[in-house]
Amino acid sequence: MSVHIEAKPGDIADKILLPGDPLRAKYIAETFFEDPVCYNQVRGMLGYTGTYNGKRISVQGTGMGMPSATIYAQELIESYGVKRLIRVGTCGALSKDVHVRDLILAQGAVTSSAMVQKHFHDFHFAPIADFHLLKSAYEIAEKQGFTTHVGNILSEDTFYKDDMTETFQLAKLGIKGVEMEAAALYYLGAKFGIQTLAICTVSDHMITGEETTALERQTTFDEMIKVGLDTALS
Ligand SMILES: O=P(O)(O)O[C@H]1O[C@H](CO)[C@@H](O)[C@H]1O
Ligand SMILES: O=c1cc[nH]c(=O)[nH]1
Repeated sequence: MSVHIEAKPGDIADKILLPGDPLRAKYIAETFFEDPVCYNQVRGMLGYTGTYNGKRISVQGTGMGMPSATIYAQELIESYGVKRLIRVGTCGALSKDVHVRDLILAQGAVTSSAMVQKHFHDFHFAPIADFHLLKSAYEIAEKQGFTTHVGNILSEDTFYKDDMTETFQLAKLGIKGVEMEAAALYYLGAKFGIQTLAICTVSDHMITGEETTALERQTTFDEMIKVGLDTALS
């Protein structure tokens, strides 16, 4: 038992998927796992363990934003020995080449967040994905024929921004999408020497205004989930 997770030692697999939305965690467990068991209901942040293709795996909701996500990720690593954490999230597209429902594998995550930058006076840490997970995810997605982009994303602390000028400046540097957790997850990966990757489905488009509904974000992003599960167990 940790501060925010009521599971007993051994209840959580060493490979885990991390959606922000706890109801996406429930959907993943109930749709894809054999024999799912719910190990966490504290704060409604649902977590489940089951098997997928005969192998043990867990899924844990993390909430929105880096402060919430890192609480769950750090407790999973330190209290439950999780070694491989794969975010399965949503993001807004920042490029015309990226479309709603495409997948983005976040090779790196730019951020101005204090969750990463507060640790340094003189440096700007570059949060990056685990190369082996990134390579596996790309190969799995390509084999399935899923439309997949690989590159930098932006991890923001603010969902509703007053001024998008700098966000679109970053888009000109090839940033493909914006979300709110990957950079801090990658920082924890580096800090604890464990494997982290963020896979995002584009849920809305910041240039065209196209968007998906909350129910679609909760229950229909199966391509990302399949890539996440196969990568976790690769
Ligand atoms: O759909 P999830 O995984 O929550 O991810 C994205 O959606 C939330 C904002 O709506 C933020 O958490 C952002 O990163
Ligand atoms: O953080 C996020 C997630 C999805 N879409 C956005 O525009 N921002």
